[in-house]
Amino acid sequence: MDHIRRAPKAVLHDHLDGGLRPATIVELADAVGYGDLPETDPAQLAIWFREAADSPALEGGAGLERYLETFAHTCAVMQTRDALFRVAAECAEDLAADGVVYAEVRYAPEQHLEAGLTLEEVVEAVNEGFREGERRALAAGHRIRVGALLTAMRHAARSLEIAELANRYRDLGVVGFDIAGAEAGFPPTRHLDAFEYLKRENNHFTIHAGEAFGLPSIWQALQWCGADRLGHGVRLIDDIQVAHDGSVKLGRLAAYVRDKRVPLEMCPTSNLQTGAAPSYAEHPIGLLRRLHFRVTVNTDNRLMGGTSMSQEFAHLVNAFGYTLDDMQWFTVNAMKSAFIPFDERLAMINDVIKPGYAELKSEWLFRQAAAETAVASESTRDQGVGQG
Ligand SMILES: O=c1[nH]cnc2c1ncn2[C@@H]1O[C@H](CO)[C@@H](O)[C@H]1O
Ligand SMILES: [Zn+2]
Repeated sequence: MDHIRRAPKAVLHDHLDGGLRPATIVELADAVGYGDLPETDPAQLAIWFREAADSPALEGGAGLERYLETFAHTCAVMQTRDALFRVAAECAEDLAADGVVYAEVRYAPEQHLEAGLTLEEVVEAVNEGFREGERRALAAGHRIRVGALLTAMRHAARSLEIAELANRYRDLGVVGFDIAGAEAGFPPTRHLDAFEYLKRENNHFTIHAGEAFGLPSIWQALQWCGADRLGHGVRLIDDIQVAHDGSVKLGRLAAYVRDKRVPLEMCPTSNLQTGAAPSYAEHPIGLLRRLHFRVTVNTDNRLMGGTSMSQEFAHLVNAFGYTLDDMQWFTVNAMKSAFIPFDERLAMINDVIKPGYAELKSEWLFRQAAAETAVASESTRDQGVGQG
């Protein structure tokens, strides 16, 4: 686990309001007089979130809806400038301590207006919090770069406004746009005006699609809305047939996604919790990685999943026997798919990610060589050779 934590990682899909420290929730609730927390002991609260978000057996997208109910409590304590600043700073610190070097963290500004903040004030508080978190991480010996993605909620009607907000704060800490929330009944085409606006502005966006709902949602996200990346996209396997002899046939949509190198933001633990995948070993990521889709590994919601990037990778290492080379592949995929400029992505890959993995692999090599020498000299001793 230690080498997984030390390996440089990049996360493209992590929700700010799904990653608070439990102790911070308790303190913020106290400070703002929010009395509806289900637990007031941080350790108990952490367990509550994990269990409440765990509804894999519910059918027809209901697992996702139950999962999303837990966000009422985190959003409730994220309504002031200070709270947003603190949560964002701690988010950057926690990701950095876990070995994340690049993160795109998303949240829905429209969910943080209850105490009178404006959309702009929300965005500025979070951006300043990320900058503070980057500084604190650096002081603790970790380097991380964090960009914000502004999310619009699929069931609401503010997506164009939020897209305009993302455009206004472009190059000022916001790197793109997203839509999230319950999938069934809220197709991405409801927000076509927002996506068309962003395209006219040459801006970037990703869409939560193919999580609780099937191929039509992925198809719309790509072919009607023009998404640059897909949030989850696990249902894409419905368009892939694996025969008994192991041969694979891709449908038109799956082939398009692979041919066009559309990045898939996969979040294994979250998918188990909402019922989008049955187990780590059966998670579509195994097949999609084998077929060379542009797959990335992500946390989605660290609080609800009780997870981290290292934890997600540890699950995949257990399930699929992935090595440091696989981890590097996923990480380079993520960095290639990031919404920051090309030259900056390339620099992260060449100057941070590849050297980081090279260092870990060389450590492993020397340890391996030392272990082999030790075994060889032991057996030499046992045979009485070299003692005369
Ligand atoms: O996996 C997910 N699928 C769809 N929506 C989600 C997921 N995780 C979080 N959110 C939604 O995104 C909002 C902004 O961060 C959260 O408040 C939650 O409602
Ligand atoms: Zn998500």
